[in-house]
Amino acid sequence: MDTEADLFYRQIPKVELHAHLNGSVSFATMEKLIARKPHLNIESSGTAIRSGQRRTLAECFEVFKVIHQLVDSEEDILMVAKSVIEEFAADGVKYLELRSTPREEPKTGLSKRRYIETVLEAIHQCKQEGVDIDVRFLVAVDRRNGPEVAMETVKLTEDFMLSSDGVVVGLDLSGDPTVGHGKDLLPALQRARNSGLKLALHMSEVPSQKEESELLLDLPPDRIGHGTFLHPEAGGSDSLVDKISKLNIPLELCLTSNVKGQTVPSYDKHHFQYWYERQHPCVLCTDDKGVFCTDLSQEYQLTASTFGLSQEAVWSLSLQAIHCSFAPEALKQKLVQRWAELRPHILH
Ligand SMILES: CNc1ncnc2c1ncn2[C@@H]1O[C@H](COP(=O)(O)O)[C@@H](O)[C@H]1O
Ligand SMILES: [Zn+2]
Repeated sequence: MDTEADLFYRQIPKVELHAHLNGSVSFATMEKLIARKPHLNIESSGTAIRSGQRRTLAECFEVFKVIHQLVDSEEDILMVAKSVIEEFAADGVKYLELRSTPREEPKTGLSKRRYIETVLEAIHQCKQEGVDIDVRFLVAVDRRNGPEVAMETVKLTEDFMLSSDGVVVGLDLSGDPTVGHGKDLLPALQRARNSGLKLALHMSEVPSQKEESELLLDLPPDRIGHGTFLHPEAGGSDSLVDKISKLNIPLELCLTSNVKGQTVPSYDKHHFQYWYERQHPCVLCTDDKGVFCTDLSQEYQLTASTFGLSQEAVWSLSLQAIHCSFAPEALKQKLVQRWAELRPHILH
């Protein structure tokens, strides 16, 4: 790849809105975790899907189970969260919304509350250390765990929304899309929405979720993750597209994740094209930069080269992402200002 072009994607200020903490762990950090837990006999080749490799989505979820074995104490979470934040900053990400599923680990005495506190501590330490990035946190509901756990997570998240100085801004719905049904989770999601939490929901990541997506759209969510099968050409429907367009709900699009997880056959067939042509707000994201061996600069570059975007168009995409974030208005204005200052140095 042309190095000057590489530099452009690295230099442009970026916003990352869809990053799962444990999926974002880099190779270097993974090696450290493996060294800390030799008895688990885990090889780093089992925790990432490298260039040219593909896995079914089901196999991707097996990878998360392995990573969760490696990240199961307060100490691990602190290290992983700090490294992930530093790596995003090093890639030119100026604003990051990180998401993670609080876990309880009896072996290490970890509670869900402590899990969240530890991620918040990592965010705090990065700020103290002057890492050039603003970070917000979305607490994740894993759909596999059912409605009671979802409700418990929402209540916990409400507490943190009030006590975290604005760092906890919302709720994510994720997990294996082939397990469970969104309708069972509606009461928890509704409650989260009523209490002022923003909702970023994975929707139609696999083809069988049309009915669920209709239901979730009635909430409605503030942002949609993937949305691979929402449009009619992919087996979705005009009514889904109309609702999303009318409400102008931004889509978080993760090209490498979808291609490596085989829900999209190739980069040029990615639904980015469908929504971008309709001038719908699209935000490029990494999903799991560790598992899928990517970073946000690479996602911007791949999208630009696949769909023939000019540098000007790429810049607009990254600027628009600020407005799709859950940052408070004052921070959005600060970021817009920052983009304006950087622009003459990067776009010639
Ligand atoms: C590939 N597409 C995807 N679709 C749905 N959920 C995904 C995902 N990638 C990651 N996750 C969700 O994020 C968790 C790992 O990070 P945390 O332990 O929460 O930090 C996974 O267990 C899954 O629930
Ligand atoms: Zn995701």
